[in-house]
Amino acid sequence: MTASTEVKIFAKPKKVAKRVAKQIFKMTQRSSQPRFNIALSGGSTPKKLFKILVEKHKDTIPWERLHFWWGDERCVSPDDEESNFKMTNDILFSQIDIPQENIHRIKGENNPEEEAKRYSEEISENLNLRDGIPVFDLIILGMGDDGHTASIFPNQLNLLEKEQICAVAEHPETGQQRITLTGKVINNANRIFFLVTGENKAQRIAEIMNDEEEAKLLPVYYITPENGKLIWYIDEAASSKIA
Ligand SMILES: O=C(O)[C@H](O)[C@@H](O)[C@H](O)[C@H](O)COP(=O)(O)O
Repeated sequence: MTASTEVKIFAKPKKVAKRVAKQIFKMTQRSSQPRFNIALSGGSTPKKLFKILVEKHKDTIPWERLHFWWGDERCVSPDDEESNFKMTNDILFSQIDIPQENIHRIKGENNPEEEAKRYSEEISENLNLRDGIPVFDLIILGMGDDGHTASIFPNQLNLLEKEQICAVAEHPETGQQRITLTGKVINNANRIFFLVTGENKAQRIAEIMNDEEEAKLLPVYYITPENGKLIWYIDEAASSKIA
């Protein structure tokens, strides 16, 4: 655990979502820059966060200054139930007043290799660079119960070090193709928030927080921002096995 890492534990997933939503609100208030670039995770955990952002911050966050990106996307069409964009659009974007040009969708319907290249170019053209690598103001990540994050899976640790900004990944069980940010870009962010809740994540969280040998097999173990800050937002169920 590096010095720039914090762990915050909350009783329930809704408390995690409320705190993260409040942090996003505060970050947008403190930031004087015209654009705030935030990359989202998919899956189910962020749903509570997106609902709270609508309930509590619909009229307080300056949505026109936020630009939304994704840490990963499934290679499916935007109206597919598997689409991270569709989930976010249904819960968040459809409920707030945000310019469409602020939503930078990974086009999962495109050829994966071509889309990884296109999205990499879109990111490079729109974000500041640090040592030639794009800088996200905030990246929100989840963790699978196998310790994957974004779409960097335990059998594809090479995606942590790839020179590209985005790469094509493959779900190890379903074979579903995905587009994912690489570890180099993720670790270049100013802020990384891990949102991890539920008993099914407790074993991996314990391995990471107890700095056990097994953690070194997990992609999340290698999410260590060089210049930024990493905060783990976890609930009691997910933290139940920490020593
Ligand atoms: O596209 C995805 O599925 C995500 O980006 C992925 O990395 C997710 O964050 C984890 O699998 C946790 O998913 P849950 O929040 O559903 O547990």
